[in-house]
Amino acid sequence: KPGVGGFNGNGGRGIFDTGKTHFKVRNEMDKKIYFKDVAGCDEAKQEIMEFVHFLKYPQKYKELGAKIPRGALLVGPPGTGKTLLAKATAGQSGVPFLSISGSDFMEVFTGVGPSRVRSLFQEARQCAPSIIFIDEIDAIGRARGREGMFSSGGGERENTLNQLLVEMDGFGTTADVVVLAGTNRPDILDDALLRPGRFDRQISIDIPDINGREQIFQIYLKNIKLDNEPSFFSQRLAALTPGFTGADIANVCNEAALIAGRSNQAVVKMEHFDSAIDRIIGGLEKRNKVVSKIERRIVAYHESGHVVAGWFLEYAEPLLKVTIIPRGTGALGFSQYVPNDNRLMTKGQLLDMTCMTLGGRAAEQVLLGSISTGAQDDLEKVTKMAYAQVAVYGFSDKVGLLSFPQRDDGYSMSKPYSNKTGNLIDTEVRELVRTAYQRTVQLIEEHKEQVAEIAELLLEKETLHQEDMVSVLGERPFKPAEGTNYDRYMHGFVDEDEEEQQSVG
Ligand SMILES: Nc1ncnc2c1ncn2[C@@H]1O[C@H](COP(=O)(O)OP(=O)(O)OP(=O)(O)O)[C@@H](O)[C@H]1O
Ligand SMILES: [Zn+2]
Repeated sequence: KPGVGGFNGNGGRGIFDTGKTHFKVRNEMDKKIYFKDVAGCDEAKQEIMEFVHFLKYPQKYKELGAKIPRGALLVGPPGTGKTLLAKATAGQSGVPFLSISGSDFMEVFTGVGPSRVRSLFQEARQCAPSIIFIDEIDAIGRARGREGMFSSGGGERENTLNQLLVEMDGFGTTADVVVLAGTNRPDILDDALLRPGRFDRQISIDIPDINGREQIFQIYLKNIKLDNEPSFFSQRLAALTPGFTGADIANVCNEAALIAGRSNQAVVKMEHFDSAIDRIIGGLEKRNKVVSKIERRIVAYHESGHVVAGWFLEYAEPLLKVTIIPRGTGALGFSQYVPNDNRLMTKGQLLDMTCMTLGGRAAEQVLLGSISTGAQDDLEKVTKMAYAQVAVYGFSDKVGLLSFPQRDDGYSMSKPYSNKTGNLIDTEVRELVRTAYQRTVQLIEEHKEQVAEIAELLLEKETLHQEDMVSVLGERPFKPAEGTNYDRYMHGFVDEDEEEQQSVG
């Protein structure tokens, strides 16, 4: 049976060898961290503020009959400050912080994982209100039955996961323990973990943009003796380090000081930072994380195409935010729009969404004169949307008012139909996408200058918000559809807690 740790012939570790159980619960109340120590992820801070509130005033919520949310997943690439933010949440709320890493569980013996989980939660309950942080939760939280071919310890991991689920449910409504967990792969987590009452909230922490990097540099430059004003450095360094995480930046600052020391300098100069950055870029290149100038430009124009298409298509949901900062998941650009499966959509809306999704490819073609592989994800979405329009929602006159249930992959239909109908569906889907693309290209051509302007602004600022878009494109000519994200955004949701808003900084 797998799961009997260390007894499967690797390294000759015997079954009685209690060797590598480096499991520890860390209770770090001594060095307190606050929100001000976490730079450049204001949105994540804003979202996690909810938990600070609960932990500070549990009584207030209980009197109202509100159930305290149990947990949240902090989602983002390594080194973006997930652990730091969790610690800061504890610091800000003035509660104990207990942390553990999912990978610590992978080394332990049968039966130890679950009992560690039990004692972790016990300790947290004893010092409640408190925060538990589980780093790398994917190590224990992978979907059950999706064991990798080479991983051992499946049974043990599953038991540990089950125990975690039991503990999270077993709180009842009284214990004021918040469980935060960090991961880069929310997609592989067991569904059971994401259910209400468990990790039902996701807070994403992205790689910082140029402003974020400047703020993070400011934090770490404080401890360094420089030959010029810190702001002189932070601005320049932020511009030189696209794609760097907070951990990379902390690393650059330390490395620069080491280099200066090695060359017997009394102060750290720009040249030292230059060498430090070169060194760290070397490491990032190996991990394939550096985006070339040419790639950046393609991504900027591509994303700009989505922005402009969304802006000038009446029924599309325009983007609230767009960025060219690579995300950990491998996608280059990122456009925040959330098509809501459950919402009733009109034919017009679906068509406009299709065109908006094609906006990236269209902008590449029209403005750069060549196309890239970057639209794959978009085309996948478009294909699914088009199939749905033709074969599920009955929008195609030729196919008629028939609806064939979609298979899980979204591409083909599970109900049997004749080959003739199958061919007709294919033809209609192709025709729909072709017409939509034509329409999109035309739209992008009409707004060519604006697409270029947005793209250049993206290259400069890396992330654009609504205000930046208005400054280039003017007010959106259409009223936001009611109930959409855009609508909510335009009418604003205001956080009641002014005081805490400010401490987000
Ligand atoms: N936004 C930030 N502001 C300030 N420092 C940061 C930030 N992000 C990362 N750091 C620095 O990088 C270090 C590592 O970050 P942290 O461990 O929080 O990242 P993480 O997202 O939890 O990574 P991992 O997934 O690898 O555990 C922090 O201790 C801190 O020094
Ligand atoms: Zn795209």
